Amino acid sequence: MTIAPVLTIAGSDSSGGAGVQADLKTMTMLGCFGMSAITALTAQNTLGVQGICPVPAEFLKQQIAAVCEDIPPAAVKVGMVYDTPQILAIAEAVAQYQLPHVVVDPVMVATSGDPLLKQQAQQALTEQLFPLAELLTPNLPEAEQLTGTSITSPPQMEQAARQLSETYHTAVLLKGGHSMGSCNDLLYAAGTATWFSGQRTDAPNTHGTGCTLSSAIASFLAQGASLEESVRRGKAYISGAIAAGLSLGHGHGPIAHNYAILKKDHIT
Ligand SMILES: Nc1ncnc2c1ncn2[C@@H]1O[C@H](COP(=O)(O)OP(=O)(O)OP(=O)(O)O)[C@@H](O)[C@H]1O
Ligand SMILES: Cc1ncc(CO)c(N)n1
Repeated sequence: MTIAPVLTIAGSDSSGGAGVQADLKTMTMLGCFGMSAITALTAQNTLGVQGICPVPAEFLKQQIAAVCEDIPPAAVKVGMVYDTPQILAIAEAVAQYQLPHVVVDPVMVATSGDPLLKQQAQQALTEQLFPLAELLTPNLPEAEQLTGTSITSPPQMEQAARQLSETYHTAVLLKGGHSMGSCNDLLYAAGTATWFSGQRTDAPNTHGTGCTLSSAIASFLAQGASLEESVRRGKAYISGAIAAGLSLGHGHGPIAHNYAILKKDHIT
């Protein structure tokens, strides 16, 4: 039997809802074989980030090499990266191993508002990593920071996604989770804008939604789906996982990655 292997390069979330833990759960649920290269340990829960212990860039590179020299991934998701040396190490590895289907989630702050990327590293992220991506998945605050514009309407979302796509020569999925109304996401790829509509679930439990969506898209790309199809199916998965209504912790709780099997008595 074969299962598409997918690599996540991201930070660990001790509370299990975001980061590498969310990525591996998502890849498993969507029929892929998840592998990881960890950029940082975070002491984190649904209330916030209490500590960050970054991995030295050399050791990050060693993890990526160990994976790629043995089980070449069919797609890669990049999430939290901490500093410039890490970003350079990832960019080098993407080139050296010719990694396919690279989805970059430009994680800058956690749902709780805590910063996850060193401020001085933003330039390296945009200059070194963005151009290597097949898809970038910023949320609204990240897109505002990256474009230096305010984004409060669908036409402004289209304008910002186009600007990012043209600047970095990559497709962009601008996520609408931080908007006030519906959770509509915009894909701008090869000069074409496509909307993916989503009903807002009225609950604070959205910890790790961005990590989950980017991993879901990478998983479908690894299985051979087109970019548009991968985004459509990724959006369906994230919407279901949020709507399932898991309630854990005292802050922004996690989502139910395994919602599709929760009601089934499939192992007896
Ligand atoms: N309350 C909600 N109800 C339904 N869908 C949502 C909700 N919040 C976010 N989404 C969807 O979840 C996906 C992730 O978007 P979001 O804007 O939350 O990413 P993010 O801010 O990067 O996530 P993270 O919490 O991991 O930082 C998008 O498809 C978005 O539309
Ligand atoms: C480790 C990690 N990566 C990403 C996010 C963004 O949700 C988070 N909260 N923690």
